[in-house]
Amino acid sequence: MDTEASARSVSVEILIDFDENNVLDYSVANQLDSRGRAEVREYVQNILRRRSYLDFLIDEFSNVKIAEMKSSLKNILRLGIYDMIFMDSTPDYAAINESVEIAKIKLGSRTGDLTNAIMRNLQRDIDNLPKPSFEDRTRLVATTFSHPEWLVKRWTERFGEREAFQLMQANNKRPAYFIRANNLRTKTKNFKLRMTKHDIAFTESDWLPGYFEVDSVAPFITKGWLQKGFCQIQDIAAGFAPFLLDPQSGEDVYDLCAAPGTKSVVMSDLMNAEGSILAVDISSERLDKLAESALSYHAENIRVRRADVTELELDEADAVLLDAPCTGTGVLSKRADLRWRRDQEGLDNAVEQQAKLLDSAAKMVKVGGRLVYSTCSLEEEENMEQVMNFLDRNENFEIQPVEGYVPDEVIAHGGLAYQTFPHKHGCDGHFGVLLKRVN
Ligand SMILES: C[S@@+](CC[C@H](N)C(=O)[O-])C[C@H]1O[C@@H](n2cnc3c(N)ncnc32)[C@H](O)[C@@H]1O
Repeated sequence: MDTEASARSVSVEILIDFDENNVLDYSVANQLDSRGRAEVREYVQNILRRRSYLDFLIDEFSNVKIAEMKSSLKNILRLGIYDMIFMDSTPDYAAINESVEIAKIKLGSRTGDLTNAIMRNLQRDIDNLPKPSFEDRTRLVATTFSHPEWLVKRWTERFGEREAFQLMQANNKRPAYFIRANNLRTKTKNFKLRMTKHDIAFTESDWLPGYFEVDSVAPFITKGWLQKGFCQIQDIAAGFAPFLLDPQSGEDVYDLCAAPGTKSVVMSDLMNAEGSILAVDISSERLDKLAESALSYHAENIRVRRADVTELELDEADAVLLDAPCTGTGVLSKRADLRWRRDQEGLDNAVEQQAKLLDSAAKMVKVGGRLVYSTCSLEEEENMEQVMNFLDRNENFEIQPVEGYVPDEVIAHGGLAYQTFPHKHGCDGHFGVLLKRVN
């Protein structure tokens, strides 16, 4: 098999592992070169973004129902059909031959023949593919837009069908990518010159200083600019939380739930690496990444500590960021796997955990100090409702206006929060508020 074919078979491995063990582990792709690894990520995310629709097509063109198929065959077919329908650069015969070959190697010649039959059936109707037509409206929408039914129900009730469709369509598109210049290692104006010299197209954002929308992050990786600390990959909406906390040089800052540290690095830059940032996380593996980043970004004022924030006792700090673990429903385009991992119970658990984390974080803020609470969720229970409940329990905190810290376009809840939506703002969905300890 050529590199492309290997990328396909590695993608199938990853998708099978995801189905069977609910983990998305790209490490098997390390055997490929950087182009192959990038292809694997594109394949896996694109297939997860279209999974229900691909399954519907498999059911339409196969005598064996998808529910009865082994996960290996399902994923070989998902990838082959995705290639035929969505990848203009792959001729149908190549998609079929390579899927059949993977099926033969993994599952034997009879399954190879079955794969061939299903894909050829579909090929015959490729210009007139059937559309889902279930009577159950939720199932119909969930299949068409490849989102789980519980989210379809929530979002259509909350936004109405038209807007929910726009949101799901945005989640199914390739997301926008942003790069942030790290002023601890370069200057934004020099970084712009560097990109221009290397023929990298970019659009400078007028929402936050130092952020650039780019077509692809690949050149920044291959040129080694991330390792050298010149820049980081960070969605612009993820930048709002550190800018809202507005840490000053010389302050004591805690970054709770900090790993892998994308926001710690921004805060260090905003502080000119003067003062201190204690970055706390429960995961030592993710903290190792944070420590590595701090080194390469010259973020010399960051210290790390492994701890459960709900059990942590620290002196009171000037400013605390709590970037809480959440359902991630704002980042379903970049993390298509999350839509298949979350459910109502997961949402309820996240809300409970966030409340505990918020109460603990509040104890680490000095009188007059600031606390920013942020998530990458769109769900009100995790966002403003969570904050309102916190304020009921913690009368020594007041919520502050966000105007002046974040662009006007993203201000929500009467000026008391920011909230971005992928279909409205062209970036990930993030939420944040600024809380002040008043006594
Ligand atoms: C949204 S991610 C943080 C992303 C990070 N702030 C950044 O910008 O790179 C949430 C983090 O919370 C951590 N976490 C979850 N429960 C925790 C707890 N009880 N105490 C400390 N960290 C926790 C997870 O390990 C995860 O790294």
